[in-house]
Order: sequence, then structure tokens, then C-alpha cells
Amino acid sequence: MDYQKIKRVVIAGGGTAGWMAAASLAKLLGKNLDISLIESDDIPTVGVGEATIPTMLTLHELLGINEREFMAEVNGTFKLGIAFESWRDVGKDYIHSFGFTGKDCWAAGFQHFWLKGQQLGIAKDFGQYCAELLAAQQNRFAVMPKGGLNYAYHIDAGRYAGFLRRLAEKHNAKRIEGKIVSVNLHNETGFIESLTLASGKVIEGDLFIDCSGFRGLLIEQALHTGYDDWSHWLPCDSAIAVQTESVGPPIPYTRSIARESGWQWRIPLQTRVGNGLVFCSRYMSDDEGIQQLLDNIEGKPINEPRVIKFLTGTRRKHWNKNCIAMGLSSGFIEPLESTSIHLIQRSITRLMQMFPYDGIRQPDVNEFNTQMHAEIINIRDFIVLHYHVTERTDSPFWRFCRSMDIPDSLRHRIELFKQTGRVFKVPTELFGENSWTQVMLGQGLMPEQYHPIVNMMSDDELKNFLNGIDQTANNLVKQLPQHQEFINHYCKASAM
Ligand SMILES: Cc1cc2nc3c(=O)[nH]c(=O)nc-3n(C[C@H](O)[C@H](O)[C@H](O)COP(=O)(O)OP(=O)(O)OC[C@H]3O[C@@H](n4cnc5c(N)ncnc54)[C@H](O)[C@@H]3O)c2cc1C
Repeated sequence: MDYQKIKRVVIAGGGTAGWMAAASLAKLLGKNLDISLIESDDIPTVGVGEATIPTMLTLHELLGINEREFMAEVNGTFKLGIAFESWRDVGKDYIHSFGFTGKDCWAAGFQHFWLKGQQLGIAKDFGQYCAELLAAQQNRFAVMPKGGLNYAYHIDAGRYAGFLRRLAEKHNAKRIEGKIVSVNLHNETGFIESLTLASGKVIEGDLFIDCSGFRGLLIEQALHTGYDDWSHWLPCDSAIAVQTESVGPPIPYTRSIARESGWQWRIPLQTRVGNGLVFCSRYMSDDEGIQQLLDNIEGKPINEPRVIKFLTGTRRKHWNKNCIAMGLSSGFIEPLESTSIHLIQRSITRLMQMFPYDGIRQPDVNEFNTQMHAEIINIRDFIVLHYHVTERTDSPFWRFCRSMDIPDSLRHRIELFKQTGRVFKVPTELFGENSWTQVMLGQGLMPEQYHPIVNMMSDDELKNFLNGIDQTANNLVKQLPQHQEFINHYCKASAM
């Protein structure tokens, strides 16, 4: 069988996904490829997506990005986790931090020790045994040598795309301005041969990366790949975004505040704040949403509120024929745990690991799709957990979420934790045991028992064990500067 060698890579779309793909492929595989990116000045990017998770640091390390320059350029602040306010119930808050809580032993996670400590009345709140969480609460931060704080970034999405564009162009990726008006398929194979622009110009390629956003210009409109709709588990389908002036120093975490029919985000940048409301249109109209958001922002708005509609779910195949969908064209879970940019990064690194220089082989395609699917399903379950395990009964939306059907895989995790205190991580899964534990406890799910290995410690030993962790975390955090102070000397934003 003849396989067409892959030399010309065409990326359709220049949002975060497009430029991340262009910069990564150009920098890391560029010598062997011709990379072009088509974007249209007439079609705006989605313009949100400003909270990230720690895996972004790994990609940046691969790309040789200097953190200080990057942060100054993207108006960035540091992120130690997400505060979930009123998610368990109105007025009940917790933080899902990026750090590690306490110390595990080989047989049992820290939560088992903490549970017994709680029963004896000698344990503080679960999160108090985590340095990142304490630092977030005290508004402190510093980049420390490896093994220090685990962190991510808040970034300006537009500036990030610009930053990546320069990196991509430096490594010879070619930008083509123009609106794609048709996707031309091979008569027999159905593979994409070229894209026609409004100017009449035809761009040929061997491999096409669809980064065209929700519209899925190549993967769906041309290849009809199909979409798994998850809105019965993740019913929010609308968002309103607005930027405001900063009213104080930036905090080192994202705020997610549960509201009557969804939740509100606050993402602090150095000189402004990104705000948004995610909600379910069955329970709230766009006008009501806009009003609710404007009633709950702190600084003066600096742009008009913008409504964004979406359908939660995933494309049935992320790689179909010679097209790979990345970013919103591949699906959207929802932004609660800031996982979309991470998934773009996973598609890029996976593609590079399986790059089909000598032609596209179906087993590679199948493996890529299987791995992406498994990863996304676990993230989906983690997000559904936040909505479903809640004590809120104050609105039709929350009553629906409490009583809605959930995936069997999630039901199993919830029951396991409830009955035994145990959590597990699937090998390729993004969120580890500590994330699941923080959110399950934070949402009010209390295990019925702890592991008997804890009873090997006397009550006094357990007290000393807990106090030791508490002191170590507090000693570390009290040496840290205030977040703003650290930014000022490390990566102050360049002029807008
Ligand atoms: C409400 C909301 C909040 C979010 N928050 C987060 C978050 O906090 N963290 C996170 O990780 N992710 C978040 N996301 C997801 C994140 O915004 C996206 O994953 C990311 O911005 C990538 O978008 P994209 O590049 O796929 O699409 P887009 O930004 O929509 O870019 C599409 C590109 O395609 C081009 N294009 C489209 N059609 C054509 C055409 N015919 N011809 C030529 N060019 C074309 C456009 O010009 C544009 O350049 C959020 C998403 C939403 C909706």
C-alpha cells in the first residue's frame, strides 16, 4: 500500500489552539516540515481561556520559553488553584489547590489520617495541610527551585496568541491571512487535499489541523465526524464574558463562585480582571445573565459583555482521515477546571509522539483517538462531580444537578470514596488522587470509614504527625513575599 509522506502541515485557525500548534510543531519538528497557518482577521477568536493548570509549564519548558519574558508579555499572574465558593452550599467555600495535601503512606492516602484526626477533634481543615492552599489564602507567592510550589498561570488570551505567533514565525511557520471558503476533498479517499480562500487562493497540504473553533470547519463541516453531546451531564450551554479594571492587587488563584443557575469566574491579570458567567439557558436568559454578571463585578467594565454559546461534549474522533481537531473544534467540556488549553497541549504532544512522516497509518489514528477519548472522559467525570455532589437546593438548576443521572464511572468513584475513603487515578488521567479528594471533601462528601493502618499510630503520634505537616507548610509559606510584590520584581507587565 502507498502512503503519502507528510511534509506540508496546514493549520486552519489562529486562536490559542492554532498558534500553540504552530509554535510547537515549528520549534520541535519544523526542520522536517512546511507549516502554514491560515487565519481570518474578519473572524474573531473566542477571546476567553485565561486560566491554566500546571501542565502548561511542561510545554513551555519544551518550547524553551523564558517565564519572566512570557509573564511580562501576557500580563500574567500566578495561579495556585481555584476557590470554589458556594458550590457545596451557599456560603460554604473550599479551594482546589495544585499542591499536595499532607503526606501519604504506602497503603493509604493522607485523607485517612485526616479523617481519624477529625473524629478525635485534633485535625484542622483538610486544606490547611497544603502549602499552596495556605499561600493562596495569604496572597503569597514565589517561584522556588523544583519541589517548591506547584503553580500555573492566568494569562491574557490575545497576548498569548501573539506571543506564540512570534515564536512560530521565528521558526519559519508561515501565516496566511484569509477566509477559508471551501474544504476540498479527494474524490475516492475523502482525505482533505486543499483549502480555498475567499481570494481564490488554494492552499494544499498533506496534514490539516482544524483549529477553527466551535464551527469545526474541517473536522465537522467537511468530514462530518459527529459529536457526542454531554449536555445531559453538563447542562451549562452559555457564557457571558466581560473584562474589568483591577481594584486591588491580584490574588494567586482563580475564583469560581456558584450562582443561581451556573457559576461566575474571576481571573485576575496584572492590570485587569477577566470575569464571566457560565449558565444554563433552560434556567436563565442571556439578559438575566448579563445583569447578574454586571451586578457581581468589582471594577469598572472595560468592554461590552459578550455572549458565547456552546454545547458540552466531544468530537467522536479527534483525528479523522488526514485532519486532527484541536481546541474548540474538537469539543468543549466547560471551563470550570481550566482544562481546555491543557487538552490542546495533549493533542499537540500526542501528535508529535505519533507524527506520521511516512504516511498516515490507521492504527496510529485509532490509538490517538482512544487515548484522547480516555483522557477527556476522566476530565468530564471530574467536572460533573462538582455539579452533582452539592447540598444546594435553592434553585431549579441546583436541584436538577443534584438529581441528574451521572456516568457510571463517576458513580463508582463517588461510592468508593463515600464507603471507604479511597480514591484512584487512572494512569493517563490528568487529575490525581489529591484533586479528587479535595473536591469530594469540599463538596461535602464525607467517607464512612478510614483505613485501619491509621490505627497503627497512637492518638498522640497522629497528633504529632498532623502538627508536623501543619508546621512545615506554615513555615514555608511565611517566608514567601506577597504575590504582587513578587510580580513587581520578577515579571511586571510590559506597557499595553
Ligand atoms: C466561556 C469560556 C471560557 C473558557 N475559559 C477557559 C479557561 O479558563 N482555561 C482554558 O484552558 N480554556 C478555557 N476555554 C477554552 C479556550 O478558550 C479555548 O480552548 C482556546 O481559546 C482555544 O480556542 P480555539 O483556538 O480552538 O478557537 P478560537 O479562539 O475560536 O479560534 C478560531 C480561529 O479560527 C479562525 N477561523 C474560523 N473560521 C475561519 C475561516 N472560515 N477562515 C479562516 N479562519 C477561520 C478564526 O479567525 C480564529 O483565528 C474557555 C472557553 C469558553 C467558551
